Amino acid sequence: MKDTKLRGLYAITDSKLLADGRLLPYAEAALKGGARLLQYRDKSEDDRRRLREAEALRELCDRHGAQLIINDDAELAARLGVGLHLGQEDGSLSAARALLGRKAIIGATCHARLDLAEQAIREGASYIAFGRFFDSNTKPGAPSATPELLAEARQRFSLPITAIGGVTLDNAPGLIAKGASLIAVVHALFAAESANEVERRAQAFSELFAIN
Ligand SMILES: Cc1ncc(COP(=O)(O)OP(=O)(O)O)c(N)n1
Ligand SMILES: Cc1nc(C(=O)O)sc1CCOP(=O)(O)O
Ligand SMILES: [Mg+2]
Repeated sequence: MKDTKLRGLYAITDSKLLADGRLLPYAEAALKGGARLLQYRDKSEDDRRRLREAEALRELCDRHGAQLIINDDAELAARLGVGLHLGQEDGSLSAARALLGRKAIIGATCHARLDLAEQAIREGASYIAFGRFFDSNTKPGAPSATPELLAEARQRFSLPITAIGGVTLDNAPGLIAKGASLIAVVHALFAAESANEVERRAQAFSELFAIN
């Protein structure tokens, strides 16, 4: 059965790191290591491949009791009956909520702005995401946020908070202590030599939530 509690490791795929046949084995390793959410983040325009890959990831998530989230693409999320993550330039959150229904997980990028979080909550977000907290290999130009912002957001909002951007095993405990319920990770999870290494890292990230 699926655990719908939004707390733990949130693994995000990367088309370059997971090229050459690594997408499915590395994603499965992250799930075996305890990732609770898996985001399919692929910026290409190859719709057929994206559908195929997202379907395969949905099956993996089902098998491991985790939730698949599609980045940017509300239609694909609706087609598969899975969750969605929207940034500020990715279309209306209210419209996505109407399309996907009240049970779907929908996340919203809020950068370092509490006003954007308030708006996302009003429009029906399931979680709010803040970042980037540290230097990011994947998205170096993302606006930056401070851990103090997390503490303020935690005080103000009761829904789950995701921290993203340059998160590693070393700096994640500080973000969890400040109130992050989900830790979203690309590079520190998937820039690995083997699927076994991804599983080991995912387990280590997941264990941080058992302690806190
Ligand atoms: C969990 C999570 N948080 C933030 C983002 C960034 O979304 P966005 O600002 O739309 O940027 P892209 O990822 O689309 O480049 C995210 N994807 N996931
Ligand atoms: C996709 C994304 N969004 C960010 C934001 O701040 O909104 S940071 C980011 C990249 C996260 O990858 P890594 O763990 O490799 O830094
Ligand atoms: Mg986006």
